[in-house]
Amino acid sequence: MAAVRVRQHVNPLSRKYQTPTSPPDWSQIYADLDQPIHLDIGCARGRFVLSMAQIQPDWNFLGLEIREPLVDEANQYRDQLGLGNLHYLFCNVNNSLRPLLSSLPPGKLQRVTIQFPDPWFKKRHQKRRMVQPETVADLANYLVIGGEVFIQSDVEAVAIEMRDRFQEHPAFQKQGTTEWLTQNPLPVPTEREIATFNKGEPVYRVLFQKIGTGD
Ligand SMILES: C[S@@+](CC[C@H](N)C(=O)[O-])C[C@H]1O[C@@H](n2cnc3c(N)ncnc32)[C@H](O)[C@@H]1O
Repeated sequence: MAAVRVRQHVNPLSRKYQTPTSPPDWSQIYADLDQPIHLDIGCARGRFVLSMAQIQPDWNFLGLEIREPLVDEANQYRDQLGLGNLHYLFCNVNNSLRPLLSSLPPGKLQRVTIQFPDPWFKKRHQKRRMVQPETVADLANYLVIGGEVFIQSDVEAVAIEMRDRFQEHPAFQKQGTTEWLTQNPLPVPTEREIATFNKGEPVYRVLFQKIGTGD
C-alpha cells in the first residue's frame, strides 16, 4: 500500500484541534473486549502497534494520532489484514485523553507507550509537547495497578522532562537501577527508533510501573 503524504508537524494548540474526539463504542471495535489494552500515544503511521497486535493477539492495541490521514490509512491497512485487536483513533491527546480513557472497559488499560514525541525545541513551543502534567495524572487514574508506561526519545531534554513528570507523580515508580534503560523491553522498535539506530544516535528510555493510586 502506497503511504499517504502528510504534514510532518501539526500544532495541537491550533483551533482546528480543540474539539475533543468522542469515544467510539469499543464493543464495535475489538473482537474480544476482555483482553488487556496497550495504548500507543502519538503512533504516526502505526507500524509499531501493527506488529505488536500480530505478535500479541491476546492484547488489544489502540494507537492515538493527531494527523488524520495517517489514522485513516492505518485503519484501512488493519482492515486488509483483518486484525480484530487493533484500532487507530484520530485525536488530540492533549484534550481527548481523559474522555477516551474513561470510556475504555474498566481495569483493562495495562500498558502505555509514548515513543519519540515531537520535541518542540523552542521554549515558547514547549506547551505543545504531548506529556504534560495532566497527561501523567490521567494515565495514573486509568492504568491498572502494576500497569506499565514505557517512554523513549532521541532528544535527551525531552526524555528528561517526560521522565521527571512521571517520577514526580506518586502513582509511578521508575523500574531498573540505571538512569536510562540500555535495551527496549518491547519486542518491536518504532519507525523513529529504527531511524535513530541507523544514524548511530542514542535513545533515552525509561519504564515506569503504576504502584498505587497516588492519593
Ligand atoms: C515523531 S512522531 C513518532 C511516531 C512514533 N511513535 C515513532 O516512534 O516512530 C510523533 C507523533 O506524535 C503525533 N502527535 C503529536 N502531538 C500529538 C497530539 N497532541 N495528539 C496526538 N498525536 C500527536 C505526531 O503527529 C507524530 O505522528
